[in-house]
Amino acid sequence: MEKILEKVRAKSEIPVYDKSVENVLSAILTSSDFWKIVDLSEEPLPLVADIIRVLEEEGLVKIGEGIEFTEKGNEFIKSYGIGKREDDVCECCEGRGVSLKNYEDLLKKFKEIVKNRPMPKHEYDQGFVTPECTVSRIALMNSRGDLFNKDVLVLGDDDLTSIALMLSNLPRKIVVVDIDDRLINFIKNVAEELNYKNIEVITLDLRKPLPEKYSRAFDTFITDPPETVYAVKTFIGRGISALKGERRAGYFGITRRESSLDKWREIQRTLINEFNVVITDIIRNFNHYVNWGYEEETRAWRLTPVKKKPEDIWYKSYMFRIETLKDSKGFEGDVDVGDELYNDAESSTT
Ligand SMILES: NCCCCN(CCCN)CCCN
Repeated sequence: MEKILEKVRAKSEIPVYDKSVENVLSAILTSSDFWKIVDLSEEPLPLVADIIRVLEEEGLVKIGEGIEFTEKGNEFIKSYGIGKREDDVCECCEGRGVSLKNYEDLLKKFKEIVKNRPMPKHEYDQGFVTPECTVSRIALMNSRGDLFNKDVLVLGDDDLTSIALMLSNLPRKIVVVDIDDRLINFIKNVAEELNYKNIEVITLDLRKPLPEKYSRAFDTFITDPPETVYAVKTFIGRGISALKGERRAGYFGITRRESSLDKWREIQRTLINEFNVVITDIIRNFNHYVNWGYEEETRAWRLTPVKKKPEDIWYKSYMFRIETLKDSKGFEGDVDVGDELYNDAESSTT
């Protein structure tokens, strides 16, 4: 194992541990599909690709239609006592822990309205979640008392969460900001069709501070940012600076696909030490992303050992919920970065 770790460290700047290799080996025992292996391993995609390359160099796996163990590989697995990865997720709630029983009608309407939604744009790292997931977000936020008669801010909305919020009729007011005019226009049109009045939809680049009128103006925000340190500041920091005061809530997705646990620790340090908030929930694989179509243009495509597009949903993120307390504060500065907002050593789908 030590030799494998050394060879991986020579290739990758992402921290690699025994457990990283063990996660990948267990995933290969379960599936030969690269995307599924990334999903099950819960290691950053670029690291999984590097580990598989080293396993191939060591003669432990062969790469053809898929990724399979060689005889030598099977011996290695047995000698290290590695078991297959079994991920038994609840069929009813897909692991989210919320029931959609009282949201069936909302879900049906949502699916109908978003039929001709704008398709994901590579330029903005877009990739939307399934309708079941978007509506589950409403059920989750409502269960915490964060929606009824509340002022809700949606920071970036390719998931069209704002449309599900309108259909729920729960918020007092909704403000949606996005950089992509296609989404802004789509959401505006739906608000007109629904004759929904209490919504403001504006085009904004979150690298700039929010307009003054949105400072300390909301009870709840939701966002699903890229996962560079800059993006955490601009999306989540801005969201927190927009909250009215103490005991307000924020929701956002953080992946294992593009963030190592070392980066998770950095993100959590920023939340606790810099923003001074408390993390109340982290729900594993709450967000499931529909394959976004521009795979071949991404670093992930260059890295995958098997040039085959993903069939099933493999990209998921954990849902974080935070609350503000005394002395919580957000981020209101300028972020003058270019594509570092979207790209770092661990990102691969931007
Ligand atoms: N590049 C394709 C996947 C993007 C996912 N990211 C944006 C999702 C917007 N709905 C970030 C996902 C988790 N933060």
